[in-house]
Amino acid sequence: MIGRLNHVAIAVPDLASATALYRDQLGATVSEPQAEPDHGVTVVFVELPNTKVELLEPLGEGSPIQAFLDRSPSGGIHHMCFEVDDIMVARDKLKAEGARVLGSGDPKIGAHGKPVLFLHPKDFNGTLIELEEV
Ligand SMILES: CC[C@@H](C(=O)O)C(=O)SCCNC(=O)CCNC(=O)[C@H](O)C(C)(C)COP(=O)(O)OP(=O)(O)OC[C@H]1O[C@@H](n2cnc3c(N)ncnc32)[C@H](O)[C@@H]1OP(=O)(O)O
Ligand SMILES: [Co+2]
Repeated sequence: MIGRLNHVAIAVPDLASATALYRDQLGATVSEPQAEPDHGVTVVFVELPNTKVELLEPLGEGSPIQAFLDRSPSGGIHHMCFEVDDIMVARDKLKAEGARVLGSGDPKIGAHGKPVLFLHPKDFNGTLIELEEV
């Protein structure tokens, strides 16, 4: 069911300095910051030949990444995003098998303008999983 690794996300306390690390020290191509108020984050994408790294900074009150950063103030790997062909088919299969789909259970539009949803980390070996329809 899952296809390509779309991105690995890293929660960071300071998006500007994290972006500078990837751009200036690691020599990567980075995007401009993109505010995603519906998701409570601002994102920068680091473009790699085979996938992307998504740098995440909290945006607004009640950001879903705030508790994670409170536990790990210097940041850390937050989620992996896998591509799927049909997110509703994927969601319904996972729910039928007992996986917890986070939020309302309905996909939201993600940073690439495509539907995304999240699966509880406790159901996937302690790893938060994002699915993105491509
Ligand atoms: C920009 C849009 C989009 C894209 O297009 O790419 C994005 O990527 S948006 C990214 C941000 N959005 C989300 O993460 C949405 C889904 N996440 C959530 O709903 C919450 O973050 C969460 C997964 C429910 C956790 O919320 P939190 O407030 O941290 O809950 P708890 O404190 O109760 O934690 C419960 C339990 O789970 C462990 N945990 C929490 N986050 C993670 C994580 N990222 N990876 C692994 N484990 C995680 C946490 O440690 C707790 O464990 P215990 O202490 O053992 O109970
Ligand atoms: Co993501």
